[in-house]
Amino acid sequence: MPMLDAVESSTNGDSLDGPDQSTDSPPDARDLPSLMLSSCYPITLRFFDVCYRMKIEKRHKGGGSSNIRRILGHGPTQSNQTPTAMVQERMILNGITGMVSPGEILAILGPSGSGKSTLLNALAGRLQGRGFTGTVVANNKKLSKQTSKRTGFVTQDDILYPHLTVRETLIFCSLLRLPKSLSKKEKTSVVESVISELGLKKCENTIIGNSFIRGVSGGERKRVNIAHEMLINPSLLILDEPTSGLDSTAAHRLVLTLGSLAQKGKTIVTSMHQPSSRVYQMFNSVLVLSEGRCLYFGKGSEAMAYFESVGFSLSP
Ligand SMILES: Nc1ncnc2c1ncn2[C@@H]1O[C@H](COP(=O)(O)OP(=O)(O)OP(=O)(O)O)[C@@H](O)[C@H]1O
Repeated sequence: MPMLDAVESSTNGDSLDGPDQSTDSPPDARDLPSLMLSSCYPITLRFFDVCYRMKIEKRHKGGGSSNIRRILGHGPTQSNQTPTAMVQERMILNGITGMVSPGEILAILGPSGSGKSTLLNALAGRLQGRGFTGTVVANNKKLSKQTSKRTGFVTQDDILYPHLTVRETLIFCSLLRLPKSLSKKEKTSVVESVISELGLKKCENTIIGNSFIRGVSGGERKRVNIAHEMLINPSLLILDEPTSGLDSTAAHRLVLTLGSLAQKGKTIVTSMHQPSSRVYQMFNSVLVLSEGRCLYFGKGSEAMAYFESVGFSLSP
């Protein structure tokens, strides 16, 4: 289990794939949850020439409408229909290279459909199959089970139970995800720490809700999603559009929270659609994608100068 692994590595000094974070004395059991949340195993993520090709079915003109006719029962059946689709290969990611270190936030920027989510999946080791090529390494070693146990992935679409409160949601999750070796009291204590870390104290007893039942706000909902992943005390936190649907103040607050997580030694990679300038300033590095290609990778503060140097001056 990730948290125990982190603690184990800090007690016996056995480094699996990163620098030794050992302490001389074993942790006091009473402090275990807070220790788990404060200490984390540093991960430096590097990726080289990441490519992803996908076979996509292209329909001929009229293919779509014949499908609709078939669904409605007015068209040819599977057995007597003429083929209306051909398979084409599409390059979703094309030679993406970059890195992010502990304590840093790397932002993946780009328009819709540019490949941000696909790249995040590749970095989390979730892209498998023949279409994927390139190298992704954590602390100079190939992604392993240990690394994925230390990786938290916050997806764009959350799946939360609308009738549970924030607290119940996290307790339920902690009972399922935390190691059996922790007592229920310790798991609850981890939840307490995560609730305060993510600023969820004032809404801890509010239900999550959905489009039919009023519950927490959009920003709080995003925080619950992050809290969900924070329970396992990840070293690498990957977030897909965590600020989508938030106003600029809520987005800024959320990125401030990500900044404070980074300061505790976590490695953070997040995709973002249209960051405001004050949010942008908080990124240590940015990777700008367009149609699966990298337009820029480097310090956020140097991106403007770079684009100007290649003839694309940006308006304020
Ligand atoms: N399973 C799939 N089948 C077909 N096309 C796909 C699939 N997955 C991704 N794509 C295509 O790959 C491209 C990149 O998708 P991706 O979701 O990575 O983009 P994105 O930058 O995250 O977009 P958004 O900001 O809208 O979430 C898109 O054009 C998308 O249509």
